[in-house]
Amino acid sequence: MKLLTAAQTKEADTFTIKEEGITSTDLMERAAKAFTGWFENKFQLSEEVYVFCGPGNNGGDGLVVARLLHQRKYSVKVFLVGDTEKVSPDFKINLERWSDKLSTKHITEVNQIPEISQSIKVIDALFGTGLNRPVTGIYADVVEKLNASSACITSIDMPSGIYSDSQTPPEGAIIKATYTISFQLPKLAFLLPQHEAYVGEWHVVPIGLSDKFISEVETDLYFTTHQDAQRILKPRKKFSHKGIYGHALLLCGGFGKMGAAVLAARACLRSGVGLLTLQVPSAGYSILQTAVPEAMTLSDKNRKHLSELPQDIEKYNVIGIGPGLGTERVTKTTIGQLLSTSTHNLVIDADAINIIASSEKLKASLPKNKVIFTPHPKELERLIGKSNNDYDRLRDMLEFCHEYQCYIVLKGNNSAIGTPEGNLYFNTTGNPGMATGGTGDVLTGIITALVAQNYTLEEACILGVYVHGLAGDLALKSVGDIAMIASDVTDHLPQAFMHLQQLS
Ligand SMILES: NC(=O)C1=CN([C@@H]2O[C@H](COP(=O)(O)OP(=O)(O)OC[C@H]3O[C@@H](n4cnc5c(N)ncnc54)[C@H](O)[C@@H]3O)[C@@H](O)[C@H]2O)[C@@H](O)CC1
Ligand SMILES: Nc1ncnc2c1ncn2[C@@H]1O[C@H](COP(=O)(O)OP(=O)(O)O)[C@@H](O)[C@H]1O
Ligand SMILES: [K+]
Repeated sequence: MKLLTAAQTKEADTFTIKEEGITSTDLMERAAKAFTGWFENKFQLSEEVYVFCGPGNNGGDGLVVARLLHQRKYSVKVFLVGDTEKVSPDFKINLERWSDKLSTKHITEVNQIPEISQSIKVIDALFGTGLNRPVTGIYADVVEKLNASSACITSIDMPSGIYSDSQTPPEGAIIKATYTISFQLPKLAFLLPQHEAYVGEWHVVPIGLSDKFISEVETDLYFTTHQDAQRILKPRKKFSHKGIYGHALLLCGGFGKMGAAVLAARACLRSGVGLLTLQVPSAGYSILQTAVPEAMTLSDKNRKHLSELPQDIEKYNVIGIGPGLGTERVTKTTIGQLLSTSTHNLVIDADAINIIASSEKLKASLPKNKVIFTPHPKELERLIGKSNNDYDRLRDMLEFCHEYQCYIVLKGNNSAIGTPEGNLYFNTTGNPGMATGGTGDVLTGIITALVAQNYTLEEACILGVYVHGLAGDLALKSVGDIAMIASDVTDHLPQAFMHLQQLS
């Protein structure tokens, strides 16, 4: 599914209005109804509601929401913040519709800001996607007072003060919302770790923006829905055999870290690979043979570290490399050999990323359109350097993808996938229970298995990250977030794939 910028959202509004022959106030009414539907489900009629409105259409939404909640018998107070002479036309219309119902209070000075007790349910309708400069002055005073209260704040469309698709300047005040209810589609800003404290728990409510516009508009930003993942997943053929589903090679594990190889191998097998071979340092040979009987195991001549490539390497159709490897010189040399000689698709994780990051020569020998990197933020920083903020980091990541014609899966909540063409796909599954050692190794195994099965590198990243998070979400239901370990994620892969196949 596409993510739209603020400008595209505006175009979508205009297109929808024209296509349906409605007015912009009709669309505002629809948006406010969608918000109110969510609000009514969440908060009881007995709640006291304060709505803070800014001068634009976000404030207009706030006025309509106030009217609808008042009609439903909530106790509602409306506060108009700032200069109400310069308001948007739809705001004006709705102010007239509201004013005969109940009086509104104006806030132009700090002493007019009301006391906000903990029990008040605040609706933040100060600014939405039209914010074009940092929030200062009386608006900032209101934002600060709301943030300092312990009231529950629900933001309409956006937490006021945050830019929807670029870095907010540091001098601007930003609402710290408990909930953010966005219209039609999530905003890029919601998916970035730096905004967690502002966006809170976000939900999207449909407002019937034109499907035609959304399907035709050009974008390089996407988020993965369940249907997107289902569309990618391929059925297994009746007369198929293991040779059809690929032969993967995993180069993982080191002395004291053979578990990483076990985790990657088990996840790879649980993700549909036809055949799996691992090569591990000789100290790990019997561990792998015992822990993962379904996989074939080769023993490296070195007892502790990866030091050589398998002799008949051509027979594999993908190589997953990195988890548990360590960064010994001998391993670095072996990775150098792999990069300069291999014609394989490569899934590169963990220490293999760290090794490549440390050498411009290795970076220069990366084969084009063959590599998926799966770094966590620290590994990404080693690979591409430090970035000032989440927006710059995504830009820098895409520049790297373009320069080296590779894919990068930046792991975290809403893992972000960058492609050589400059597209970004955000994941929508996963939970903080997965913030535990070894879950990344599981992801390496999954993506390696998908590449083995002839999914394109882009498909393998999108589906792999989605199903990994989905397995984590299913694990959450049985073990919770505190006790979750990486094996729980693998143990729920069967259910996750079946869920995508609509078999469970
Ligand atoms: N028909 C439509 O266009 C629809 C718009 N919708 C709502 O409209 C919002 C966007 O509305 P607008 O484009 O009017 O924008 P906003 O309501 O976000 O704010 C823009 C207004 O605030 C002023 N402004 C911007 N930054 C400021 C700052 N830092 N300090 C003081 N004033 C500032 C601008 O000059 C402008 O008057 C969406 O977020 C959504 O809530 C929804 O009603 C759906 C339909
Ligand atoms: N808070 C979170 N929400 C969702 N997913 C998470 C969260 N924390 C971690 N994960 C997922 O767990 C995995 C952790 O990978 P990584 O940091 O490489 O761990 P390790 O190296 O220990 O295996 C990633 O796929 C990441 O997306
Ligand atoms: K808002």
